[in-house]
Amino acid sequence: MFRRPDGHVARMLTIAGSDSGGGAGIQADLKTAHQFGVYGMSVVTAITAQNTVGVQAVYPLPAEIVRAQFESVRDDLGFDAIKTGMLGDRAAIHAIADALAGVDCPIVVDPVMIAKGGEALLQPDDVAAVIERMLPLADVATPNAPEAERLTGIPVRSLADAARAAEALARLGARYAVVKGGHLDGAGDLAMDVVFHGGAWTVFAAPRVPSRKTHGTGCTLSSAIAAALARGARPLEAIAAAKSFISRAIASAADWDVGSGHGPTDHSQCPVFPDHIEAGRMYVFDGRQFAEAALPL
Ligand SMILES: Nc1ncnc2c1ncn2[C@@H]1O[C@H](COP(=O)(O)OP(=O)(O)OP(=O)(O)O)[C@@H](O)[C@H]1O
Ligand SMILES: Cc1ncc(CO)c(N)n1
Repeated sequence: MFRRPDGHVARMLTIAGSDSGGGAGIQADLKTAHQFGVYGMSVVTAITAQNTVGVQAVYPLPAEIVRAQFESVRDDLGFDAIKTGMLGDRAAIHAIADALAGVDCPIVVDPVMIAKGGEALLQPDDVAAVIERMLPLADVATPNAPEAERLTGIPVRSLADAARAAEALARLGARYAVVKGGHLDGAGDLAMDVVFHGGAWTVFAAPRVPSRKTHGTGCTLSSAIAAALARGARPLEAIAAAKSFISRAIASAADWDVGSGHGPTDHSQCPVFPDHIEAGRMYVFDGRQFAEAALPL
């Protein structure tokens, strides 16, 4: 396990739903934390009966047990970074936001709304609670294109749209707003994620793998960012390391036979931490290292 400068083991908490299929949610988050050398803990908000074909059932847990899990880990183990994913119902969202208002470590908010197969993981009426309660807490927010569209009202079809939506998310309170490009049509051969912070955009890109094995890519990216932050990485370095991890995880699972639908990614990868990342540039990860390029915006 990775030790922080003061000698203590780096710790990450995920507050998310359980994916029985093991590719997304809590299961993906804990596997990812482990690969970053970070001790992982979990607060389960909802149980899903899910596989690579779809979501068969969703069972949100009562706010009281969500709060109790959080207090158990906070009062004994502590954490160096927190990631939130699927949040359950509105009462749970309020309980989580109240609990997070009192923590002093970085928080990554992945505003999970719909599964790859189109099933709702957040009730549409609860989107307002995510905007009002969760985005202002986010050191890093990581919506995909449809989620960014729903949160900001800006249609997100291109990299330029994603850049505008990221800026709007920063106005809603996210310190670093990452709009993921997995769903962007016409983005060419690269899967590009755009980050807005402090008036500048930074883009992280990697070759787009022609694969359906992308179940849980969003969960994996956000927990990888949180795990890197738990190690003490700075936000842009953490996002870059996460991009290297998810790119390798997707590429390595492309020929897997796990499940017959949108299969999981290969979490047994090692992240690459870049030496130096500057805001306002593009960084392309080729599977081994990052190369710098001009910002395509
Ligand atoms: N085919 C692909 N090849 C390479 N990278 C990809 C591919 N699809 C997605 N990515 C990358 O994976 C990460 C997650 O993006 P994506 O937009 O798929 O998230 P998501 O929709 O929230 O995922 P999920 O809902 O399955 O958890 C981003 O860094 C994105 O660029
Ligand atoms: C539990 C859970 N969280 C998030 C996602 C989004 O990938 C999913 N499919 N399942």
